[in-house]
Amino acid sequence: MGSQTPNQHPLPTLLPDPLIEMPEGKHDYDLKTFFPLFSSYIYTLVSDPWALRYTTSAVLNDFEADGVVYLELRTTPRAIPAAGITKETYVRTILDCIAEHEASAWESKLKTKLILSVDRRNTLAQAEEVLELCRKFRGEGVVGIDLCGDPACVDNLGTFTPVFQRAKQEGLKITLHFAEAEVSGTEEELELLLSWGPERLGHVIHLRDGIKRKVIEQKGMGLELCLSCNVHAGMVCGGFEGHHFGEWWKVEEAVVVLSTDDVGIFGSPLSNEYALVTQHFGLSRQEICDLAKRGINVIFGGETEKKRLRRIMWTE
Ligand SMILES: CNc1ncnc2c1ncn2[C@@H]1O[C@H](COP(=O)(O)O)[C@@H](O)[C@H]1O
Repeated sequence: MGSQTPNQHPLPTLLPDPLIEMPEGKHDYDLKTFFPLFSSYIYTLVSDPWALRYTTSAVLNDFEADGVVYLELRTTPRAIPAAGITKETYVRTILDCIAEHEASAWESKLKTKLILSVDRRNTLAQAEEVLELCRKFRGEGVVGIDLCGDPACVDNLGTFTPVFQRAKQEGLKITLHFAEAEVSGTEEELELLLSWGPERLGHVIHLRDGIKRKVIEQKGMGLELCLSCNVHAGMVCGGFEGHHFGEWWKVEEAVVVLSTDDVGIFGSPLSNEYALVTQHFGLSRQEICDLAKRGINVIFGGETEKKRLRRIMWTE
């Protein structure tokens, strides 16, 4: 496999067929089965340049086909030594796919930016590597840094403070997976994460009133809400109607951005997330348009991109 070029088809694999391992319609992963699915299966499946290019292009094509005009993809830089992939070539490969997509699809309106993630299991040195990669590829489409990973890993977070502080000082945008599980929703952890100065927060499920107030006080904080993921994975109670989208979407001080989390696993493209809020929270057409347009305020892609989106999305 190490001698493969990016365009060569990979060698046959002994892994079970994805349609058997992750059959269509199976979305009932919970936080215990979800994370091992990546480390034990998906990472083994996407383990060479060909697979990385194939999956990235498929993601871009799927979002484009869904009508998305601006996308921020998030990934954790991953070295795959057996395939000759370093963390740097991993990021470069994804950026190349994005550039090729934008250049080749003549009708394409989709612009894509990249956010690089620190995983909660990372060491300080690994987190610093992520920051270094953000710096290196900043002019080529990397716009921000994220914290992701199993919310049950709660011990290590303070270690990352200097990394996120430096990212902030250098003007990188910050988004954080926030309060995804009861265990990662302690006052102490959430205070720490807010002290890093994120522009956006993902999930925001387990917030007590004090933290909720602090999020509101930030004025203009982006909240990346993911209905299908949270409901299918049992992260919220009460099904779609019980999702905290209902609590947040009218809060003027925050900017709710409907987002997808692992479309391949939870089977819900962005258009379906909009359909779900219409169905379960009764948003009108105007409210849906307003929701989509407000999200422009918190994109990480810069002012020119905001202008382009306002031009595209202000047509009624
Ligand atoms: C419930 N939602 C989520 N919460 C927290 N982390 C998540 C996630 N969904 C995905 N990831 C993080 O992303 C990795 C896979 O993609 P990348 O290798 O980064 O491209 C997962 O292993 C996990 O660390």
